[in-house]
Amino acid sequence: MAPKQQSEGTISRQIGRGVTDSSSDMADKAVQYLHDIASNPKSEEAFDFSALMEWAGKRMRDQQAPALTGRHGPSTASLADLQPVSFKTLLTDARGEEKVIYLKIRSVSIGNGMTLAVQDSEEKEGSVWSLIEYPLPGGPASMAPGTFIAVREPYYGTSPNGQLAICVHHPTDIEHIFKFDSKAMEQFPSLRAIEQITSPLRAEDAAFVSSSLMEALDCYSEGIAKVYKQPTSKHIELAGEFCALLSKRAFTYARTGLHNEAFADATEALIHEPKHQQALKIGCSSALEIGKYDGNQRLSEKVALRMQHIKGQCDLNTLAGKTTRSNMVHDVSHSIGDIEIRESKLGGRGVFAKQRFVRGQIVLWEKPIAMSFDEKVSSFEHGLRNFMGHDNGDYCNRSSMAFVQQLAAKTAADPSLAEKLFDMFDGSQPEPNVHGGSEKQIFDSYRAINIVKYNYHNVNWGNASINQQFYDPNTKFEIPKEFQGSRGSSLDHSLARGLWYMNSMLNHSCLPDTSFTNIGNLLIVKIQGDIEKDEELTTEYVERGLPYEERKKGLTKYAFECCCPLCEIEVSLPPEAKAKRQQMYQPPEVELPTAVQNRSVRTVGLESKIQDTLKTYGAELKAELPCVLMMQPLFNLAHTYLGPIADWGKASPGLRAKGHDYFLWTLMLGLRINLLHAPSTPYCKLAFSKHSLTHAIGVLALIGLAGLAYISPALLERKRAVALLRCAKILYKMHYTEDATFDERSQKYKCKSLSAGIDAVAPPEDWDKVKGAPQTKRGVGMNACNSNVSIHGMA
Ligand SMILES: C[S@@+](CC[C@H](N)C(=O)[O-])C[C@H]1O[C@@H](n2cnc3c(N)ncnc32)[C@H](O)[C@@H]1O
Repeated sequence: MAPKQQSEGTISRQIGRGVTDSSSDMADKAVQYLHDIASNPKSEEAFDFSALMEWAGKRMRDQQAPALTGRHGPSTASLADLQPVSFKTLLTDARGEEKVIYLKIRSVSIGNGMTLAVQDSEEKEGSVWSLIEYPLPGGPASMAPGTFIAVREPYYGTSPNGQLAICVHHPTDIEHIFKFDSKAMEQFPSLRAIEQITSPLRAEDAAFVSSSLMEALDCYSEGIAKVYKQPTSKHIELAGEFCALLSKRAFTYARTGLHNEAFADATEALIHEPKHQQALKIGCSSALEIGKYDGNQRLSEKVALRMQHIKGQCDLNTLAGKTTRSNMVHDVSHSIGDIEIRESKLGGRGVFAKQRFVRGQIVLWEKPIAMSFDEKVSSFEHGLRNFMGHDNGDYCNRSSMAFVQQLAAKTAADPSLAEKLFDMFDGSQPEPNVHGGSEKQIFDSYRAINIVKYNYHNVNWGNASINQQFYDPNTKFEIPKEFQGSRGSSLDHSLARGLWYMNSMLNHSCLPDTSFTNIGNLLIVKIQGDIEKDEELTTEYVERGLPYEERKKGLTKYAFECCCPLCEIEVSLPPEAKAKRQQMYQPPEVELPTAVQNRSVRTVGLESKIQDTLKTYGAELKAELPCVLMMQPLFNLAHTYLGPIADWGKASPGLRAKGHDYFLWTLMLGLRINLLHAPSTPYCKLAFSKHSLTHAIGVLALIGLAGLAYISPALLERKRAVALLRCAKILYKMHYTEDATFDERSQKYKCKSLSAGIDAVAPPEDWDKVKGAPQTKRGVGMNACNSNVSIHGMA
């Protein structure tokens, strides 16, 4: 059995024993009252209920409430180890440690969590409030009237509406009771009766599983007939069982292609239990099959309502109309590169490279554990605030609650997700996985809230619009329509967030060596600077490019102080260097240094063109170091004009002029950056450090110059191309400490092949040959420009 989790905070447990304020008459009266109503419901009339509530409210405010006021962990005990209690006993022992209460559900209401009207084994009425709407797989439908549940180690306290109820904070504290639970049968003899009626049904489930569909149909029909034969007084008790049988038979019919029969069974089940999820699903699918969907208004409305409840607004008719085989989505599986989780010097665990990686390589391609979009879906804010004891941090808001709600539902359905979820950092580092190795995965809502706080990742919609082909069919509804293809959408993207397991292991650095993007619900992590084997991969928890103070502020919620090289240098910078750094953080409103401008032949309109380029490449560029990233868009623009031309020498003057412009701008930006980072400042050293982009610029600039020279009609200029390329190589070697040819390197890095690129085209002897011969057959063309992309992986 898993180690029992320690309860946090003060737990003043008992309504009876816990009343420490003996001077309070009301407390004694209240205890008496609670005992009285437990044994005699009529005594309610004789009691001043409002005075009790007032007293209870005051006690709660004074933090001395007789109910639980602190946090408590989820129960880790198995049902077999717990002692059954009734409401009556529970009233004198509010926590019910090592106890279990067996209950029968009378009705369910959703909103502000889920409230169940219940009856205990002594037929005493009471209620259960659950923070999470979906404590059991199958959602509220699995909580249908007539269902038996057990609440492990129940905590009897004040629910958010102020009433006394069993408060279930952790969804795994509620358990479904099946008819073969002997202890439950002792509590509820009627369970034994159900067991007797439905005993042959286990055979039919086995038959269904083994695909003996006809046999399964017979068994289900036999069970249904038995229920019909029961006296009406038993019907409520059997309702849950009956609906299950009907929907199982409906499913079996659907599997055998008998959609009319499936539809009839599903509809009957829905009459008894309008929210029965399985019946809704089968009813809807069989209705679609037999073309009854539009005709059956009632069913379609129900399905639409249910879908809305689960997923938010959606138009089923349109959806159904649009569905064809050709637009079915394809599943995309995870892909995790050669990386591993290990202890990190930065803090706790981190992700490490098991091999050498280079810029641009994708190391992680991961599906989320859950995503959350909508601020409005949850009516749980109140419940959460109550749950958190009004101590709501910035993460205690509607979307966090919706997130936790989702996590509870998803992990209930898939225990392997629960394992991953609770392996994530929950703020109590270096605490190991508390529930690791437990037979049953426990859902600790308090931990889940913290896990969301420390690990959620905003979705970066900017880079990739959602392509229907790419997202996971199991989670496709997680992406609402508004977010699909959302570039330029007016919606607040920060509402979209997700939890990705492997990604959550990445520690922060202000000089991160990875970057991320999203395609659909996939999170894609790319290498941003060359990484050696055993080096740690880092990401940014706060927007990069922010000044030191702002980064520091942003990191406070993660409860650590960053000591990355950038932070270390920045705290000790002299004022002039700080000013320069400040200048770097400015958005790139291009104001070229005069020296550069004077040398420029064509600077007219440069600013506006660069601004246009910025717009084209999105706001994300602005968050980067200014200008550095402008290199790539400009090179891309140059490619647009020059790329398709096999032989630059033959290019039209107009095209050459365009290419010329873009190369020139690229060079000027490179120069501007060099001017900006005067080599004497410590920051400059940093900028030229391994993970900086700046060092690439020199190489790019030289290649650009070579390209310019090569397309020049002047022979003298063309001759310079070889020398410039050699310089580019030398610079390249200096920065990458490698002597590989561009071609080898590009192949090693799995970049675009450069076989027709620089080395192939421009070994010195070849260049000698082309001297004075602009119409060479082996045009450098696009490859020469493109090489800058491949060589440095600046994808
Ligand atoms: C998303 S988790 C990262 C994985 C975590 N290290 C683990 O063991 O699960 C975030 C937490 O890791 C720690 N952390 C991340 N980056 C750090 C850094 N640069 N320095 C110190 N601690 C860091 C902080 O405790 C932070 O709240």
